[in-house]
Amino acid sequence: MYHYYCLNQISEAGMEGMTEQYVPVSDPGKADAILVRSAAMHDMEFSPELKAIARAGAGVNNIPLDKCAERGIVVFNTPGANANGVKELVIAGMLLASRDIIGGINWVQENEEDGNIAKDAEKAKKAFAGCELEGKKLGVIGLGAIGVLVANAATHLGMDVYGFDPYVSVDSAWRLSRNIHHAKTVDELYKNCDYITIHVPAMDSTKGMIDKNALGLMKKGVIVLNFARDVLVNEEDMIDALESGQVRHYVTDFPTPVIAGVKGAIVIPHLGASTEESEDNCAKMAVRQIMDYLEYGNIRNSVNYPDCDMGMPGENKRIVLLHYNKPNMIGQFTRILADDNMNIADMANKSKGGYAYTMIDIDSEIPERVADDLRQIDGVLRVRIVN
Ligand SMILES: NC(=O)C1=CN([C@@H]2O[C@H](COP(=O)(O)OP(=O)(O)OC[C@H]3O[C@@H](n4cnc5c(N)ncnc54)[C@H](O)[C@@H]3O)[C@@H](O)[C@H]2O)C=CC1
Ligand SMILES: O=C(O)C(=O)COP(=O)(O)O
Repeated sequence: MYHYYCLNQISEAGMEGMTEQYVPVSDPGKADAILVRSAAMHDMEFSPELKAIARAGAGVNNIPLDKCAERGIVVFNTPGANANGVKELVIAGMLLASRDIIGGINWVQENEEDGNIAKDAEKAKKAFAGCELEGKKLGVIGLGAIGVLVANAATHLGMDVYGFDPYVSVDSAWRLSRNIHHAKTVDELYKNCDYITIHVPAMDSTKGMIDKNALGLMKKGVIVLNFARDVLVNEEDMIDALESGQVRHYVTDFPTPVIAGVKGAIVIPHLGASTEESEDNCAKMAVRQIMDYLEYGNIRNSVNYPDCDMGMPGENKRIVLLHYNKPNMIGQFTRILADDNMNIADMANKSKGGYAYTMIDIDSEIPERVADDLRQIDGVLRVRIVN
């Protein structure tokens, strides 16, 4: 029996994938796994029961990844599962910033009682005229799951697209249309583009990257879109740039008390991933990953531990160890198993930064006392016999 707790509402389509072995609990302190979307977890206490957290979504800046790793809690996310939802809203954001659709719709609402509205609209509409996307230059910062989709879609709208991502993955590079220009520096992108959209994670290295200096390099009247995280943009600098006309519109998916209501800012209440399809995709992936980890110890799409997958253990018994990535760990594990005359049928060891994960299949029962001996090893953070 496994206990889980949902910190945010998670799509039913995902939860349906859980077998009867999974039971919801009302106290997160009793959960083996927590499912979450954007709820902030930094101040949460984690009980020793907690083995995994699944973020049904991409951004994990709401989760204390190192604190979790230290406690042997594996954190998962669902890469790409909501990317199409975000891509479509980014395209909508570019259109909303290019033509005064919002102003026009508001005008119609304000004049709904006007019996002459059809004729008056023809006079009023010049106030809401705009420009087209075709032929304009779009800069995409961050060519991951979302950035690639945005860049490719924009080429189909006739935009001239520049991409910047110094750490682009091989997978993303394969998916990227060959029509996208490779910006070698972010400054090159800032200087050339009419629209700039950011799709990077919120990290120390990216926080505040769109600041006074970056904005100063951009073309006058640029449109900036932020569907990634509020902290990537220095909002005070953005307000100055909107006031001076340096930025024509700032489209953001992240309302804050500072930016909400600012003239020129088009603020959306974090709707990027709020589509039926994205919510279902994320939930299904999160649930699958949690179940595979709890039941078989397999790790796929973790953000604080390495991915490591040995499939099903079959007739064997499996023990998994979360530990520091340092010398002589495997030697110590195998020595303890050998002392107990245990035969290793299969084994995998992977590391990610300072942490590592070892899966060992044994062709006999694994006594709890062996797990206890392994727990005593300096640098071991958690040991689980998974079947
Ligand atoms: N508005 C919404 O509802 C949503 C927002 N997001 C946000 O969007 C972000 C990106 O999502 P995905 O594309 O799915 O993530 P991803 O991990 O697939 O892509 C991120 C890309 O950013 C690149 N990158 C990192 N630092 C960079 C830098 N300094 N300059 C240029 N590129 C850099 C990485 O190499 C990677 O290719 C998430 O971290 C999350 O914060 C994600 C999903 C929904
Ligand atoms: O996946 C992400 O990073 C998102 O920002 C989506 O957040 P949400 O699941 O809609 O709370």
